[in-house]
Amino acid sequence: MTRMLRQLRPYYGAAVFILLLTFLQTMSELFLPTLMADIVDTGIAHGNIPYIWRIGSYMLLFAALGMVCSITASYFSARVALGFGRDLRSRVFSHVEHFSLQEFDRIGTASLITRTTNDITQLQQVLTMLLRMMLMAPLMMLGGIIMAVSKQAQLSLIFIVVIPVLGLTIWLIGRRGFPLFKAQQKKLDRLNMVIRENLTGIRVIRAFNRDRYENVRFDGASRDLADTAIRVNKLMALMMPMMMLILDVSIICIVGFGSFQISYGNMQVGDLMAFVQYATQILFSFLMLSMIFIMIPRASASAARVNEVLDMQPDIVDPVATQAASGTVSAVAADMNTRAQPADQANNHPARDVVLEFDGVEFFYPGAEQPALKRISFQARRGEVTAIIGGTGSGKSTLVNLIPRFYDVSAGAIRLNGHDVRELTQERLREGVGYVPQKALLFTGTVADNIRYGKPDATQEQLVHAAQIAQADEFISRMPEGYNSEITQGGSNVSGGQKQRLSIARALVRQPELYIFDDSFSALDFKTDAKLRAALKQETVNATVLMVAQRVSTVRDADQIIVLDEGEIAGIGTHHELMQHSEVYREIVSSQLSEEESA
Ligand SMILES: Nc1ncnc2c1ncn2[C@@H]1O[C@H](COP(=O)(O)OP(=O)(O)OP(=O)(O)O)[C@@H](O)[C@H]1O
Repeated sequence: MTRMLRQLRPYYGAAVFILLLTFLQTMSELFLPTLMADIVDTGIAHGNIPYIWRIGSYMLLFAALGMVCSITASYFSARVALGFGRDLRSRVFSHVEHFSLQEFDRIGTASLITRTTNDITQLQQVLTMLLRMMLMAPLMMLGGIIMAVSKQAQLSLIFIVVIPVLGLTIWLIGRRGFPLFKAQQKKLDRLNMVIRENLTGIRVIRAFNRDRYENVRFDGASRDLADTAIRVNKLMALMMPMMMLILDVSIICIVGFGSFQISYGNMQVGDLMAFVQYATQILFSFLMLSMIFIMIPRASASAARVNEVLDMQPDIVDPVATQAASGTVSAVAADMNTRAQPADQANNHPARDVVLEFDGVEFFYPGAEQPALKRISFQARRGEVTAIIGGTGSGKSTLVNLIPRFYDVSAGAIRLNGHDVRELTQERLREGVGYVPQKALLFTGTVADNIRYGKPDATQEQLVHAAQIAQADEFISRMPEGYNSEITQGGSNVSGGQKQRLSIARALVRQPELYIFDDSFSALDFKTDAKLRAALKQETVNATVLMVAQRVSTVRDADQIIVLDEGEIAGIGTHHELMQHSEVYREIVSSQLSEEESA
């Protein structure tokens, strides 16, 4: 919580101003009962009408001052709290943007959303309260006690009994409430997760007739949250009547003992009235203080959740020193040439640039006992297509995800133009890569916006060119507004194959030097797949292409094919080489092609 308050630095000036206004408001409120006592004891008791008018107008003046201060302070505290919330939210968001996929796996997307929205809103609300009450409560309490003692010291002894009773009640309520606040936030996380899964998986839910099951699941999560929230609110609702009861009993005692004091001539009626008001102010300020002590643990629970996100250091970071290879794929290409020569010769390949090199790569997912990849070594050259084929779960996507550093290797190294990818800054590394994910993902916006995502300054010609190669231009032109047609959330108004082609166009428009297609042709029919690969060949003569595929027809023309089996390379070579030497490849081929085709 203290760390959170440090975020308030830009608002220190406004906070001091709020505290000043609160001070003035408190002072004017503390002064009012004394003025009222004067009116009663001096003005009314002696029938001094001008005195009543004079003191009455002072009262009006102080009341007006208090009100203006209160309104202004509320306005500024709302501004400060909202500004604080906005700053914190953008800090969390930009921090999360640097997370690698491992951190997302660890916290979970639903929880990240609750922490960025609801938890920060909680902190915002508490801050508004704190700014208003932090000074007012102790000041009002102290001032109220001083004024009450000055009116009648003996009668003030009543507070020695009342305040501990009040304190104990609030402590008991707070002690029960705190674990509930924490649980409430967790249950909100869960509800968010269920909603997310339901909304994104609506088609599967419908297809499998699981609506009722999902309704029950949602209802369970919602009820669970509601039950906890009701328990929290019941506790909080108990607080007010308890406070009022204690306050009323105290007033009865004050009036009772006070009337004795009046009858003995130790006190005047006006003073007793003022005393009652001071007692109310003292007890209410105590209530305010206790609210602060209850709200702070609640906010602390939220602050801890937000801090957990902010403290989480991404596993994948940029190199610290400027030793970081400064170039993109192309900029470091010259350097690579000399390094690559021996390897080229060793492999008897024509001396083409080795752009990408896997060198004894091993990779474990966090917490996994078995490596998802082991002993992976190969080279991919400029102007060549390297295809990766293998059964499901053989590690194809894992392999390509290591190149843009979505995850870092556990052992070995991946080199891009001779530089270990961990030596490049992530931005530079990814600048030179055109990545097409396995699951095509589009954003809300127009078709053009989506393609331009790959290169924000792309011209219309470049967009159309990319779309033509991706075999997307034809269907885009048939859309009512062509390139300006809107794509709905998640790309639900285009087909799976169209989505894939648009995400291919998005990668093509960047004209990167290394293309990664992660099973990106799977939703295309054979004809479109073939047309796309033919067009791609022309486009990528100077680029390096890494293509994950399930279909042999997609990979058979590749310059080299890597066969993956249970995370290991089971064969590497051209289609013909593999047909002769790789049993695993032959099995894949025979399961897909007729003998004639496979020859
Ligand atoms: N985020 C993850 N956390 C833990 N294990 C994972 C994760 N992603 C994949 N795996 C595991 O790693 C192995 C390789 O998965 P990967 O997705 O790379 O396979 P693939 O060859 O691309 O499969 P497919 O063709 O079905 O897409 C699998 O056993 C999978 O269970």
